[in-house]
Amino acid sequence: MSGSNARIAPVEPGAPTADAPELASSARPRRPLMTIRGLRKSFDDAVVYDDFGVDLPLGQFISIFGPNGCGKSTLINMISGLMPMDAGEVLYDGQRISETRISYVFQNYREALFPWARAIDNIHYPLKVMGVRRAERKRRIDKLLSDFEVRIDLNAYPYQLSGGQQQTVSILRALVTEPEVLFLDEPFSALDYEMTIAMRAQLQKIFMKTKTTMLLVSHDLDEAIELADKVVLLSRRPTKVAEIVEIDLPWPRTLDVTTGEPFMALKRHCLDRFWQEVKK
Ligand SMILES: Nc1ncnc2c1ncn2[C@@H]1O[C@H](COP(=O)(O)OP(=O)(O)OP(=O)(O)O)[C@@H](O)[C@H]1O
Repeated sequence: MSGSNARIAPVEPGAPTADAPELASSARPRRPLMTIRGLRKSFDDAVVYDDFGVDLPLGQFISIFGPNGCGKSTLINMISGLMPMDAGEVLYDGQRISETRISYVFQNYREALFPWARAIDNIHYPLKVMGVRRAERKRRIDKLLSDFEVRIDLNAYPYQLSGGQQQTVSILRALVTEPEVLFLDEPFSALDYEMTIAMRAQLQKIFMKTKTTMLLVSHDLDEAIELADKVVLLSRRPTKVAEIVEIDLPWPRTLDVTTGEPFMALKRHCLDRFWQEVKK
């Protein structure tokens, strides 16, 4: 690997990542981890995961990238609790998913938003379900909107907004509960290029401000690298972690960063590894 900014940590299934060995011996504060152990999942005869395991640090932006159909969406659906696993355990800093505040942003924002509710009411919805009073809801939402300088007519209905605006509303709705972990399954893949670039910048801003743990599934390697502290490269099925690639690039990921030599070296490395997996 030629990129000076890349630290590559191969990971055996179930083994600790590069972050974990430091924990036992180091005097530095313990870094909380998301721990996945013994995960199994099959659909009919197709074994997608068989004793899959990995530790990932919380508070980081993690991208998941791998061959088509290797189980990227299945993975985040299982670890977010949307889909049952056949076996295995997922802990967030020792807590089960039911004890962890999570949110999910879906690829298909058109189906994710309530079409009969104005954008602002879509954002209020999760807080309403949580029983938060109106004044407190308004306070939290006003803060969210000012933090992220949202310039959308929130009195509009979803169909009156552009795709990017609708996905922004979905992300705001996901953030309003102040999740500890935010799952994003190809959130920008239905948007045009210009909107995608703008939304990546917005998501970066949100991450830098909140440091919410983000787990992003992306088909776009540039996007996976641009947004991440770590890219988890998955193998073909039965799926294992092929490698965890440290994206040790400065934030924010400006045009200079995303067109610079260290970025290109990381991309070359990830692509090499990806093709090795695809050809297996
Ligand atoms: N509900 C389901 N029922 C049956 N098979 C499923 C189901 N969900 C996923 N699969 C299968 O499991 C495998 C992994 O699917 P998944 O969508 O997680 O992969 P992916 O890596 O996200 O795919 P892609 O790269 O195409 O987005 C695929 O072969 C898929 O057909």
